[in-house]
Amino acid sequence: MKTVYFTDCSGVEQNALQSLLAFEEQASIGRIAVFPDIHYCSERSIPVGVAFQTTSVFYPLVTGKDMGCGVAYLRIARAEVLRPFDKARHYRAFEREVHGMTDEGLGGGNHFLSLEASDDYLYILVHTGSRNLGIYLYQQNCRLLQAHNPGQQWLPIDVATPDYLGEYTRVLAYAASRRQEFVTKTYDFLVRNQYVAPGAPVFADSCHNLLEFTANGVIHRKGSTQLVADTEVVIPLSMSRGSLIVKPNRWDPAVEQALWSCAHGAGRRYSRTNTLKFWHSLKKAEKDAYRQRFPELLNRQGDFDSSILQEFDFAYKDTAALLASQPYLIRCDETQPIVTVKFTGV
Ligand SMILES: Nc1nc2c(ncn2[C@@H]2O[C@H](COP(=O)(O)O)[C@@H](O)[C@H]2O)c(=O)[nH]1
Ligand SMILES: [Mn+2]
Repeated sequence: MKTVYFTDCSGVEQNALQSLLAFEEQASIGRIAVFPDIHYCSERSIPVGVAFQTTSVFYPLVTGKDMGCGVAYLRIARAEVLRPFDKARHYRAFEREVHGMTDEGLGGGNHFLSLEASDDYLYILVHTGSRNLGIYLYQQNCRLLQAHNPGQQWLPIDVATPDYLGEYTRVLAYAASRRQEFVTKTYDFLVRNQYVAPGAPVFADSCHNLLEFTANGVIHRKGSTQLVADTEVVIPLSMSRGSLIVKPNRWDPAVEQALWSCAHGAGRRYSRTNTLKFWHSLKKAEKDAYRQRFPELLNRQGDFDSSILQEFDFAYKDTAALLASQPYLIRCDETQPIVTVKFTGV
């Protein structure tokens, strides 16, 4: 069986299955792994929430422009936390600080930086990618396709020369270094404002948009998180639901079938437009519950901007089955959101 589903196949949208089918028919594509956050992307492109393997060719454009996108955490022991984050007093200063932390910002859409907490830890989480460097490499890839295989989406593997692989690695490293910069500067903010005592926080990073060039071929991950033995990764769920922290069970044979990958999030349930329609269909009391929970995100009119509405939990799929459908994952921790910064879209 070429495609392995780590999700209930009957729940996958028809248009996502349709685009998947077109890729399944390509002889150059080997194993395909489908994760619970699978959702339609565009007609000519493989859905988000998928990993696949090739040997003699590679698909340089499948991950879109944000190659290297991923999620990092900085984990702080509860004992080092001095007091709860004071949203009423510090949200604006925190938001301003996050916006100025790096040259290129978090990026739009559902990129975010958040403080989230579990029973034992406070986490600084960041979801961001390679920004302009990713766009530059995407354009280079378009030129390579034009030169070597016009009208097609794949390139022969020998186009991935050492120079090409060097450039690719540079883009991934840039995205990872940006995540590290965000969490380190956020930690400095928390120490400076006496939220946490200086200590020894633990850093972990993961990537969910990348081509991994290996001796046995290329693993393409489009919105599916790369797993590394004994290393924790974040599966962010939503701004109102928090995140799961998991790691692979390296002894479970399913981890190979999953191409050492897993879901990179809950996955969108509604398009951005349909999310707004859903919001407008809610009762006043239901809307007020969100207003009370996220007062810092209200605009001057006392409402949420549409970009914020598109990020509430109803926009995303249910996550109850996430671990059951990916049994090779070990649940390490689960967090609740404290505060989230989004939309720096520089
Ligand atoms: N903890 C949070 N999780 C979030 C937030 N916004 C989105 N999400 C989840 O992240 C994935 C990432 O998706 P990508 O396709 O843009 O890479 C998404 O599926 C959601 O489940 C948030 O603010 N906090
Ligand atoms: Mn991403």
